[in-house]
Amino acid sequence: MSDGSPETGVLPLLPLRSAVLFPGVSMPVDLGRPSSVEAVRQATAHGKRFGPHNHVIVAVQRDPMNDHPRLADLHPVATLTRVVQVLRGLPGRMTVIVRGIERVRLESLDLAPEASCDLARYVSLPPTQGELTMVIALSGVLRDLTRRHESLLPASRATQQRQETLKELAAERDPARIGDLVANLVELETEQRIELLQQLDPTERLRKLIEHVAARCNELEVKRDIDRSVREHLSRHEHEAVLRHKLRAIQAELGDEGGDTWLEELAERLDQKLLPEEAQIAVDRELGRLERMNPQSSEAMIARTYLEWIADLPWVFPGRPTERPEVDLEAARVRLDADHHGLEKVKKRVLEYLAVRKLAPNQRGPLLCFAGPPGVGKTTLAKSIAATLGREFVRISLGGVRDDAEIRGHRRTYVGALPGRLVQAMKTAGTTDPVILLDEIDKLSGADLRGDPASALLETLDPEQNDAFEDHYLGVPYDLSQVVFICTANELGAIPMVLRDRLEIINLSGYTLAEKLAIAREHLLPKELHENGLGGVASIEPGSLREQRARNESLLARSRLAAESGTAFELAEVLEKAEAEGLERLDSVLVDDAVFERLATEYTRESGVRSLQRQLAALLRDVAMQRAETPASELVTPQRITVEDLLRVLGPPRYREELMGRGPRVGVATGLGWTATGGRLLFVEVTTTAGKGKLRMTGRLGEVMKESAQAALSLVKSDARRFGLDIDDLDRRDIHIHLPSGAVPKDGPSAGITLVTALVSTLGGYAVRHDLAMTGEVTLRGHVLAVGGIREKVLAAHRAGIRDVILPARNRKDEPEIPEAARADLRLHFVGHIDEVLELTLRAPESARSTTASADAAAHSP
Ligand SMILES: Nc1ncnc2c1ncn2[C@@H]1O[C@H](COP(=O)(O)OP(=O)(O)OP(=O)(O)O)[C@@H](O)[C@H]1O
Repeated sequence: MSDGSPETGVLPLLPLRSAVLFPGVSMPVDLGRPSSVEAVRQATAHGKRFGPHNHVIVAVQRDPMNDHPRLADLHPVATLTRVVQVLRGLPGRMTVIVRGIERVRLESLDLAPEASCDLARYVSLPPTQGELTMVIALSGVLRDLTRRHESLLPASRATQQRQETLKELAAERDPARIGDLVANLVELETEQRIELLQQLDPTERLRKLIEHVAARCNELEVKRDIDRSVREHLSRHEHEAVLRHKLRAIQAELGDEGGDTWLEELAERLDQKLLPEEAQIAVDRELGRLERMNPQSSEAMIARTYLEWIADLPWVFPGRPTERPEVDLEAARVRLDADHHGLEKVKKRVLEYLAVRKLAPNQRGPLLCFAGPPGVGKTTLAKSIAATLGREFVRISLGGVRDDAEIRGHRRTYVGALPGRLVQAMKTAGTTDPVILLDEIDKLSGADLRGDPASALLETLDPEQNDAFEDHYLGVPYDLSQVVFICTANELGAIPMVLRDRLEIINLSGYTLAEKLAIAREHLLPKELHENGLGGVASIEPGSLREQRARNESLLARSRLAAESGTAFELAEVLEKAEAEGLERLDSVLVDDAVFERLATEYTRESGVRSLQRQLAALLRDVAMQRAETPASELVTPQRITVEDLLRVLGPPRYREELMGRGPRVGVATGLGWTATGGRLLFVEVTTTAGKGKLRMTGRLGEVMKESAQAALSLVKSDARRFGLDIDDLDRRDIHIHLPSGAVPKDGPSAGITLVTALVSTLGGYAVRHDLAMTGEVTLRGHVLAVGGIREKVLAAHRAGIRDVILPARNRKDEPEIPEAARADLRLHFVGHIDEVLELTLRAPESARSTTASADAAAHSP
């Protein structure tokens, strides 16, 4: 809400007869009305839905007996709510666990299209600023009162869940939120709760609540005194009998008739599972407890959720062999080739991996880790492996996981606790031996107060330990030993060392322009055509006729179907005519080659093809829109996408002129940097002003880069005479080094030779060639040392239209890694000393002055 205006939205409505849900509070709700069950279905269904996934509006009815409340029958302030969990219920009924997020105001109700529930239009309520000091003071009073209230409660009421809520209360920082937590904790009349929910002013809310809680405390004190004297008169036996009687009466009062049916169903489902011994013991214990509990209590809800998890999970039964189809290496090869263009080395390595699994299926193979920038095909490779092994595929994203509870789950002390991501993934897979992709293990945060997720993961991956993986929620060992784990990472350096030692790294670096064009045409285009309902045939290079015919046939069949429903009659006709004439090129959408090229060079800058795919999708959505809006009789097919469409649909190019300036310039040198998303040009600018020889550096430079700038300056000063510089002059000038794109952090030693070049250029007035780029660390004696990321850096230079690239001689071993296409267009210079660098890059002062000097003219040594 950047402009301060309130947010509005539309979500399925869940009216409650008398329960009140406060923000920040979780609560089980039993749903009986078909419209309520439908509202939850709409909110949790995949595919078409209203508003954010799993969200509903929970409102309180004015009259609990009203079965079909309209807007006027609901209290106006409602709760924006997330459905945390849906539990099985009797047919037509449903139990859900919901968690309140914030207060909203109801605006109107509408019947949902094609669904028998109401949609509520709501506006968010801007937080009302009660007077802050007052709110803080009141919330302090309320905290103390709540503690007193707890101490007055009989011990039997101090459940584990209450303890959890109290802990939450103690940790709550927002004083305005404290009221809502307490309102849920203390026994209040429904009217009082409604009044508290409707009250928007936090000061007023706290005042009211303090009154209620104080009154409750007085009542409890009186009651405690009476209870004490009564209990003294009852013998222990009598007391228990009374309690049991009370319990039965309460259960009869609360328990609905079908209450036992779900329990029987659950017990039946669990009975049919072959569970390992420890799990079986836990199940028997929880079932026994559940039978004795009031089914409406939150304890029962926790036990029931737990048993549902056990029933839903796939379990390895010790000693029972699992049958698996044999790995077909030829099929694997075909599949890998069909799914991935190029990547020959990687595919070969994957096939070797599969061959090992085929020869020794029960041997724990190496742990593969695909490393490389985003969008280079890591995920798709893992999917192909799962497919060839005939296993389910599940992906777990580890980005930003900081808490080891996310890996191992939460202890099941409170309603809404869940197992960790691994166990969740096993439920999704539904089999004991899926391929699990641990995505972005480099984004896993290290140890902190809440435990170390990396070591939890390590245990998961360790074949010695993972047959008895400990999830806090399950509380019994879980066998992960049949799972095939594959990892991905963007940056290897960021993987915790203990983890890295266990991985077999396969590098996937970026693609060349030619590779990108081939991937775009052969893989991304058909995929996106299909995604956007435009059939599956695109312009195809001659040569793959058999494939093309097969694809044509499927398109023909599909368009005939479409023609029958009268939507794309024209399309079908065109295609049929073309087929009759034996034409080979039958395309529903044609994309010009130039379009792909512009997309790859001017609209995206990346090592992989992720953005390229996104931009292509945008173009095709535009075509799909046009097609939907044009009557079938006027539709001209095949439709063509040209470069003109690029500007119209995607706007002006985002990355055009990458080179800095058009001719040689003084004080600017072009370096090559490496980032997780691929290589980059990295410009180093140096200027001087009158001063005392001070050095200033800007452009978000990291420590290592700052040090290497200082070293570069020392080198320049100590060799000043050899570089033709005036030593005395150096001490009368302040030097400013700047690396543009100030928002991007830069670090590492590999800009050493670029820094020296820019310094010598500025101080000596030499111009630097603008169509030459370089990378290399430099020592104080001027020796050029090897650096990393050669392939990506050279590819970046190639993309930007650079002609000459300077690389450290010690990196000559990396030359074979550089794609042929780039090597053909570029002149690579391998150098061992800074003098060679300056000879290649700098031009003498007199030619620098002539601004028309051709960039291609031979370089002069200073
Ligand atoms: N060599 C290739 N051949 C065909 N398609 C490819 C190739 N490389 C990538 N793609 C396609 O590019 C898209 C992005 O690939 P994918 O999701 O596998 O990337 P990723 O490396 O896993 O990225 P991230 O790290 O962001 O998850 C997919 O649609 C994929 O099919």
